[in-house]
Amino acid sequence: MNTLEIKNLSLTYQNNHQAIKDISLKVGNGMFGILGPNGAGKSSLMKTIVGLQKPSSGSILFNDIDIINNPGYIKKSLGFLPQDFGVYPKISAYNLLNHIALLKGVKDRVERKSQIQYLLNKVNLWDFRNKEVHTFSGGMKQRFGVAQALLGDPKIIIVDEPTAGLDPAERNRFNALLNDISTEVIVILSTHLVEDVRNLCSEMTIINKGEILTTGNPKSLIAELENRVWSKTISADELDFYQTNCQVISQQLIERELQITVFSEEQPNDFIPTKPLLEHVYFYALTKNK
Ligand SMILES: Nc1ncnc2c1ncn2[C@@H]1O[C@H](COP(=O)(O)OP(=O)(O)OP(=O)(O)O)[C@@H](O)[C@H]1O
Repeated sequence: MNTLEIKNLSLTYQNNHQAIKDISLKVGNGMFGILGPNGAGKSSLMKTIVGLQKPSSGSILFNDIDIINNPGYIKKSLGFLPQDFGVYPKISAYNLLNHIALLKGVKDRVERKSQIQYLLNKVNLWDFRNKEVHTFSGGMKQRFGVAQALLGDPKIIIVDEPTAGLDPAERNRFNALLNDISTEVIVILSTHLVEDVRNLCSEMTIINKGEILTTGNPKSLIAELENRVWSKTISADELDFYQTNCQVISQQLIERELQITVFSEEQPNDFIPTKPLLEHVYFYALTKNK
């Protein structure tokens, strides 16, 4: 079992913006979701874990080793799938993986060849091994990203907004692949897509403005809202009234009608009980933190 323990982590950028505020988390093998809106501090947290930037205070232990003072320790065990790779060099997928494997310290030629072959098959890109990555579709590029992240047999894999820009079929395939690899390693998934966390993660945290709002197992977090969310179809001009007088946690157009969902300990007049969803947990946490 691998463990990642983040203790009282804070990060203030040079312009005095505090992007991470006293975050503490304990993560084991499996898929851990970090959910938060744009600007919440997810990328700042990821970059600090992978050692691209140093925190202002706090500690991070990976398998009980302090990785802020020993960044080399996690780098050897790390696979990182960033939001965007930028520009790909004009070489084939196979040769690019070979190059990355060398950078990751897979020195033995036979070992490198066998890992690349295995991973290209695993991500369904073996038939495209001689094509240049910049010619790939969005989904193929993401799967290539997974293959490069898995080179060198990492114990912790960090993926930042991995399904952005994928069509639904590609997103499903990609999620199935993440699920498949997460049994024996830590996978940290940063996203603003509630559905991906619901479908994939056994543990999760919600962050906003650099702070943790809530942490737990998605099912238990949903269960905490049982009998506390209610919904009603309203007209658009009633929205202000409800926003002033109720704790509105979501509003949605359903078949062109506006439906609001509110949080309340008691059933409000004319509202119907609603089965809580992770989306409600997310928006409820965010409204409490406004
Ligand atoms: N290098 C930096 N210097 C100053 N401020 C920064 C820097 N990087 C990020 N920030 C600020 O820190 C806050 C958190 O940004 P971060 O990129 O970590 O959020 P995020 O949750 O990953 O958002 P997104 O989903 O949009 O990438 C934002 O207000 C951002 O403007």
